[in-house]
Amino acid sequence: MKYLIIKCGGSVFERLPESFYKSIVELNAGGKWQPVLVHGGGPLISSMLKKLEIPTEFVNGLRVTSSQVMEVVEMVLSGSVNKQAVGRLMKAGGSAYGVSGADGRLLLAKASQEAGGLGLVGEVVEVNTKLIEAIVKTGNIPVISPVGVDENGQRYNVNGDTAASAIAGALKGRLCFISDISGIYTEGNTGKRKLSSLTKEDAETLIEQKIITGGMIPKVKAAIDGLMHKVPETVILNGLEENSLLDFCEGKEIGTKIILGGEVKQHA
Ligand SMILES: Nc1ncnc2c1ncn2[C@@H]1O[C@H](COP(=O)(O)OP(=O)(O)O)[C@@H](O)[C@H]1O
Ligand SMILES: CC(=O)N[C@@H](CCC(=O)OP(=O)(O)O)C(=O)O
Repeated sequence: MKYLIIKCGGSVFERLPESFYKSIVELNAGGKWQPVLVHGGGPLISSMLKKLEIPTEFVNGLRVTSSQVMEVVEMVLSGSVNKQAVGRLMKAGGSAYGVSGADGRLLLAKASQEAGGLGLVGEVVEVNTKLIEAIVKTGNIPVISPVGVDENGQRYNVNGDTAASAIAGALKGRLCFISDISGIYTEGNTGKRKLSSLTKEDAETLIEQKIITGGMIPKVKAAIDGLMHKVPETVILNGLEENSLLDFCEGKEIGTKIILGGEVKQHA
């Protein structure tokens, strides 16, 4: 049984077809894969902040998080989105257990070291894999919201891609980023071109050239970080493409695979 960490982006969450959730349920029933769902919800957080007239700002794809913003982040991610995802898996015939990363220290976190002062943005220090394994033992698909917590109970806003990568590393599982785009695109002489794979060096260059921008920056950084911490395989897939997840699990070439370049060694 191999762990498959499926990160559903907020960009696509509300538009994912029922067949997508059925794929997850099918994989779970098949016995070869153990899916673990991690979700984002960035656009839903932004629209709730707008309704509440709280301004919001991103730096390199990460939301600057004051304590007022954090309250809304937690409400949207651990309340609304998490329970919607559980409901959709149930509707697809599965059984799911939704949990916030703050519950049971699932995602032990600390303030992010990213420069620029992002407030309560967190990075994951440790993943409570025992808790995930316990949920799996009950026959449920774990559904995790990317909220972290420190030893004092302070909650942090962890980017969904970062959280998924840390969870995949801890479980040594494969990682699929489900987004609204079929992979990473570059701008060339012949127009837009989709990359079938991307190395760490390519990623650094494309970020510098501003070809990889916005929410794709934390996704690519998280993918590389995961590969350096025991994640065997990472891919970006379009959740709106029929059977994209099943095709990946069957070993078909799909989406953009993130790989480490030749000279970069995986950590022991
Ligand atoms: N080079 C690139 N190739 C593909 N998408 C990119 C690129 N640079 C930026 N993006 C943007 O990244 C978006 C996906 O990131 P994001 O909206 O944060 O997704 P999610 O909510 O799924 O995590 C795409 O919809 C696209 O607009
Ligand atoms: C620190 C940070 O940026 N956190 C994200 C958490 C949600 C998320 O990651 O959502 P997507 O997967 O839809 O981008 C945010 O506040 O939007």
